[in-house]
Amino acid sequence: MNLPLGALLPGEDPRQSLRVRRFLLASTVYVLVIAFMGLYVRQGLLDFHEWRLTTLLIVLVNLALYVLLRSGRNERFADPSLTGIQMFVVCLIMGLTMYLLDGGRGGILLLFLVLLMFGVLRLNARQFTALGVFAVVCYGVAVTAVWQQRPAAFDAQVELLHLVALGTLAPCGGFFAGYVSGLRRRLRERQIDLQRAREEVHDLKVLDPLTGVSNRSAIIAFLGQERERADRLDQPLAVLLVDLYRFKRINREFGHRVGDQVLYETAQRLRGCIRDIDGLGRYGGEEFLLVLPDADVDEAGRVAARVADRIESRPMAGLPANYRQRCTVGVGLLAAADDDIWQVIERARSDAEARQTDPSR
Ligand SMILES: Nc1nc2c(ncn2[C@@H]2O[C@H](COP(=O)(O)OP(=O)(O)OP(=O)(O)O)[C@@H](O)[C@H]2O)c(=O)[nH]1
Repeated sequence: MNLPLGALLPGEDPRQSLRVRRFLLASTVYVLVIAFMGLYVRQGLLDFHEWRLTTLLIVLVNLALYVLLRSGRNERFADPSLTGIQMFVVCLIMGLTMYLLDGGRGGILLLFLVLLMFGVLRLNARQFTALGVFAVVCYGVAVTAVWQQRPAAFDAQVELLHLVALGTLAPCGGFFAGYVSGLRRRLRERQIDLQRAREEVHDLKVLDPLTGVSNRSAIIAFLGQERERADRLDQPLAVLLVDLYRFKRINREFGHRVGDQVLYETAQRLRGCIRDIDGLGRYGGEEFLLVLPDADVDEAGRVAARVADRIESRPMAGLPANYRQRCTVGVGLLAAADDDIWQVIERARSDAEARQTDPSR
């Protein structure tokens, strides 16, 4: 049966998929270890039953780890990649194998070193150094046991050299682990910077930098979407055009900085007048556009009154306490016969102009 690799990997979460991929790669090295140990059996350096037992142990441990990773239970661990546990298991299996072999340990030790190097991908320098020391201890305990129980299978000179070689793993691997974890950290920082930059670019594209509300093109796009929705659902849609009265005078008398402050505060007050589903954007210099989905003439009138009240009732920051910024709010309702969104905006503008000349409207 041909099992595609995709079936072994969790498809939904890319991080989880990467962990399982790494685990499967390490499992392939274990397969090589088992095959290589088969050669030791042929050479008479390992008992067949012991080979079978070690193979069973490797298969069971790897199966358990795979189930943990594939089921997502690994997420409950402090390190969901389970690298520490896997490296611990490698050391124990290495110790057992070294104990069972009657000679030629250096050959298979190389494959175990390959397995331990997987730790470089996840562990930091300190953790990898501890792993290296643990590997040396496991090897030392195994060969000491051989020396005690089967002295004929023990060559002190060779084992000492193996131990020294294995001992270099801690500092060398620790150095690489430190380097790789530094690279990982820098990569993570870059990703965060990139994400921030993307958000900033998005904001620059859709937000008005002075007031923080949607810019002209974004509010027009929103109106377009809402008009389509209103047509589809046969719902009303209202547009309010808010024009700050005699704004030129504010700039002239109090300066542009105060003018900017007034625009900013106006936007914040308008924000407080609308629902989450409504849209608010700066349409022009001192003009704001409010898009009110599912709002009929009565609802639009209520919002318009609220807007005028919020803007006019309290003094604006930067302006004298007795100065009241006035505004006109024009209401436009989407009509079934409208060819495009500009018609409803024009309706709101005409209403605003009519109110400016006749405030009683
Ligand atoms: N401080 C500041 N002023 C702005 C900004 N954008 C536009 N303006 C000013 O807003 C003023 C708008 O002038 P008009 O369109 O004549 O509007 P108005 O003075 O309010 O006149 P009416 O609408 O007829 O009452 C101009 O003086 C612009 O320079 C801005 O970002 N900051």
